[in-house]
Amino acid sequence: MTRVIIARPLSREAFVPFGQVIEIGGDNHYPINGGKAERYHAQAKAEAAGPEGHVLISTVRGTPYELPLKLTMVERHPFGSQAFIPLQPRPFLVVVCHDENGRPGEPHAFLAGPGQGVNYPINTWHGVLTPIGEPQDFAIVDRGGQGTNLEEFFFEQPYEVRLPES
Ligand SMILES: NC(=O)N[C@@H](O)C(=O)O
Ligand code: NI
Repeated sequence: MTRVIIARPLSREAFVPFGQVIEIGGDNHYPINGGKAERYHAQAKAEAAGPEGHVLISTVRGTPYELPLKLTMVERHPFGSQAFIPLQPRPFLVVVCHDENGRPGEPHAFLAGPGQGVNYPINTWHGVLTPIGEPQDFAIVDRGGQGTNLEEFFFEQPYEVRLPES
């Protein structure tokens, strides 16, 4: 029997147990450059640990996944955080799990709204980048360095991730 997960709208508050939402929002903002810009400060912290750990900024062009999403695996990065910041104002799927004694718990799915990105703190179980509908570009802020910074977990039974009823 396929286990179904329904994505819920991403919000800063709902995502607190898993990580941070990166968006034009939040209370920590102030004018810069003589008032010509408003800075939304410290949305998330980039973490880079382990041997020769350092922060990287990359870009990625993601291919959309079919919906409902067949979720067979989640991963985590033991040496660093990972942030995905969309370069087009389009929704994408975010899947995260709590850690339960070294294994991921039940997945939680969120639908990121236009302009919302996410940061997964170090060692947070998450689904891989999941654009939907059409190809989407993202900036990635994560960790470079030595050592294996990827741990994958394959579920015995896949989950089916669906969008909320519109
Ligand atoms: N490998 C990579 O850049 N991305 C994955 O870690 C991912 O979470 O999609
Ligand atoms: Ni990842």
